[in-house]
Amino acid sequence: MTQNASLKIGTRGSPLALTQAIETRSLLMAAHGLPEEAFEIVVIKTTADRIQDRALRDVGGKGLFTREIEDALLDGTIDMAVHCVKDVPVERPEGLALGCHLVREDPRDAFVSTRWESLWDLPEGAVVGTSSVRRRAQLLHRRPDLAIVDFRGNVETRLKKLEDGVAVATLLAVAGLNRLHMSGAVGRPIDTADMLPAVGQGALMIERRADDAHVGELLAPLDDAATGCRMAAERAFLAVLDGSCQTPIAGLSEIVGERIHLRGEILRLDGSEVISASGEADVADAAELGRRLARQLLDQAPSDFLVKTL
Ligand SMILES: NCc1[nH]cc(CCC(=O)O)c1CC(=O)O
Repeated sequence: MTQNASLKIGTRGSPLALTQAIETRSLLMAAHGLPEEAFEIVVIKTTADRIQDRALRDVGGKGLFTREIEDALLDGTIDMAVHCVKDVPVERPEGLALGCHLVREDPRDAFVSTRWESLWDLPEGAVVGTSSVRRRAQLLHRRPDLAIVDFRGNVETRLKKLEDGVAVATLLAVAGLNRLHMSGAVGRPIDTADMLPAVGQGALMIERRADDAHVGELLAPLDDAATGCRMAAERAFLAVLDGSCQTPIAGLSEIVGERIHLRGEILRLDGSEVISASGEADVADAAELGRRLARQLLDQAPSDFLVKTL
């Protein structure tokens, strides 16, 4: 790679993904005093983008949002990739590195409804749209009367479905709404004590070829150590629980001084039962904290609790 050739930033093509790639490019330009032309944003279609007519959990497998992008990294079509941490499986392909974490956005979920103020306002039996098994289980745990319908597609598509009356409410990540400058209009953030978000929610990771030292150096100033530490805890937690899309898992860490705090929970798909735990450790032991908390949850869970496949 010569210094003059533009570096290719790979991303999915949804408005949210594009916003994230543009933000990454701006950070790189500012950090190195480079012009926009130094970078090219390359849109890559993933399995998740191709399949719009079925729930992704019916398609199965991991990396539905990332696999094609990682292939493009490995074959040199792109030089770096911007991912929502939430979409990146914990098992990593050979030859790629995920060392760069941008400063985390708001990790909370937002309650989104054109009509109702909160989950507790919804009338008996109200229809709520979500395709996330975690959100489904958390909603049903609090409101077993709700009817949950599948809600695929990007943020705009889901908001359109609300307008069309397919459901009266949905849950979306505050981070995504913020990045699209839509949070003020539609979302009401839910306190994490009321609804624990997905592991990694609101955080972006930049991936590169492990042996590409030039890109590694360019990305170094963008890396936020606190976010990296939180991801180490949350993703170690997820790795032990072997979180697949079928298993409702939530987890969130916070750094307080030199300590990292982690809360986690696993739920039955129908929301009938939730097992939760929390713990803390020195920031240096973030990953060990994640593993310890996950083992604690597994020890408390009956053998039929974790759903591995459909
Ligand atoms: N695949 C869905 C997805 N992946 C990441 C985000 C939100 C942004 C983030 O967590 O950084 C979303 C949308 C949502 O949950 O509302």
